[in-house]
Amino acid sequence: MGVEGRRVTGPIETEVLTPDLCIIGAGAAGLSVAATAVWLLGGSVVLVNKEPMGEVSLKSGCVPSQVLIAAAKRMHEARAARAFSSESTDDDPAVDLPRLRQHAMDVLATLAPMNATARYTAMGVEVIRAEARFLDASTVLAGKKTIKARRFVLATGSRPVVPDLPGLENVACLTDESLFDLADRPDHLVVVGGSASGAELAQAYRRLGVPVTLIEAGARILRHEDPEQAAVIERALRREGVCLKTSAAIERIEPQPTGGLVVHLDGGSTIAGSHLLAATGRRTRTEGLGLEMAGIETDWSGILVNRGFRTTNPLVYAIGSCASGPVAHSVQYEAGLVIRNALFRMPGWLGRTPVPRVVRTDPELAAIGLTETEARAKYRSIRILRWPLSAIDRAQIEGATAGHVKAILTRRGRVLGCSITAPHAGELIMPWALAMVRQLPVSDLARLVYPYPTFSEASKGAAMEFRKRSAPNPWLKRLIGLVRRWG
Ligand SMILES: Cc1cc2nc3c(=O)[nH]c(=O)nc-3n(C[C@H](O)[C@H](O)[C@H](O)COP(=O)(O)OP(=O)(O)OC[C@H]3O[C@@H](n4cnc5c(N)ncnc54)[C@H](O)[C@@H]3O)c2cc1C
Ligand SMILES: NC(=O)c1ccc[n+]([C@@H]2O[C@H](COP(=O)([O-])OP(=O)(O)OC[C@H]3O[C@@H](n4cnc5c(N)ncnc54)[C@H](O)[C@@H]3O)[C@@H](O)[C@H]2O)c1
Repeated sequence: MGVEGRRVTGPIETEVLTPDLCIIGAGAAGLSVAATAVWLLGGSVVLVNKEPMGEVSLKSGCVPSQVLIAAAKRMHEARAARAFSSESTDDDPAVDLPRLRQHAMDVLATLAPMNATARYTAMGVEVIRAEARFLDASTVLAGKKTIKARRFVLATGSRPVVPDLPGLENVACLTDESLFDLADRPDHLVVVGGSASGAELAQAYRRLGVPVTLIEAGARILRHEDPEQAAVIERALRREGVCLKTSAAIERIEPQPTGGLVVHLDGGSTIAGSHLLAATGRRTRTEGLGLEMAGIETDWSGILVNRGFRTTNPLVYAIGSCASGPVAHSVQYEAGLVIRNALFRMPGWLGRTPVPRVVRTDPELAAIGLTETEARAKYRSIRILRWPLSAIDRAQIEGATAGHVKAILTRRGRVLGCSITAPHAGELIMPWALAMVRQLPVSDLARLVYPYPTFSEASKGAAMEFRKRSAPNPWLKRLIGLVRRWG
């Protein structure tokens, strides 16, 4: 049934809609919920978004940074190709930032129709462009419409946090949302924060020809990832010329009269830069939503939800980067779980199906399931299998030998987790994901025939290690002895 069929007139000038589901926010998460819900319900879905959908909403997601990373990779490869050029030139290919910005806009324009109002309206979703605000526990006001839905889903996203550092208010601070605001190439970019965003963007800008210093407060970059794999990325960044400062506490930031800034670290050292980029995390966008009117509680990490994404108001769910808790790394998967819980009362929660995550550096770092530390905390005894890319012909052919596969298994060979540093690690992780979901023994991965020469052979190498390091099978030994006797 469509929303139209349930429409009644409200007391004043507002029209009252009574859909099954009202989604607030049309970013990646909200759109995934809307598309799945309308397909299941055949209508009765309202989507409220305060900005125009399509290009505008795409700008706040990961697409712009991925475009920058992809372009930077091309420039890096162009530089590397000079090794085979007959002309000797020291000229560094210079990035033209306005042209790169135009390219990003073109990519967003190509993707926009998939996210546009017209597409969702055609699917049967009632799209309202307005800022949504709760009036009470079961009523939302969106422009001139009052929405009394059976269930609500909040998907209002997050925005970058600019850290509270003395002196920062006196300098211009870039974030992942203002990446393309620069007209000229920075003389020296200082990136603050060495998690996924910081590592990806530091490498990308370096590849665009910008001197880069990356400052991380923690002892290492990519603190959420396996330390061995994070070290591979750290070495790659250093090799490409990113100046890495870990365990670095910023004391203050001082603007320079000629433009630019100086970062003063505890201990007295300084870093002079022309621009500063904050990659220090994101915070939920909840202002103006009237959450207090609906009894929806939040903390520093976002809108509080239980394992099934339900907020402290039983009629309201929250998904995507506005919700508290671990980042799911797949809003499509989260969307399916929210719909199960919200509309069908079928329990579903994160953690049942392992979700891969990927840091888009080069090499990429992909991981799924438990890390070694998590596995050791949970199991008495585990097995660790590793296989280096340097042992793979494809890696030698491509000159991309930094990285390895690291798999974590139970003693009996069940896969608990895997991390890979390699080109396209995000694709290479998938056999391990399948093994985890289907509870396949690692010997099944070892038995597969992998095309030669490919990076995927590193997974076979790691999987084969399980057998190699096990005590030899006594039956096999007897069989070999028998065959020997036959000559
Ligand atoms: C630099 C960067 C790189 C990333 N790279 C990756 C990656 O490689 N892989 C990956 O899986 N994830 C990546 N992520 C994470 C991913 O982008 C987010 O998980 C995802 O965009 C979250 O989507 P969302 O729908 O929750 O929020 P958003 O995309 O921010 O959408 C929120 C929407 O809600 C609307 N809204 C807000 N308030 C209201 C209101 N009151 N009323 C109505 N509408 C409202 C906004 O207008 C907006 O359209 C990256 C994130 C960043 C920042
Ligand atoms: N490839 C991906 O999937 C991808 C890429 C980018 C971002 N994201 C997502 O976007 C969100 C934000 O990512 P993020 O990397 O910006 O944040 P984050 O919260 O993951 O990490 C912030 C980092 O900044 C450091 N930091 C904070 N304040 C600092 C200071 N004053 N000085 C030095 N270091 C400081 C922290 O120690 C931490 O390492 C995350 O949810 C992330 O998963 C995902």
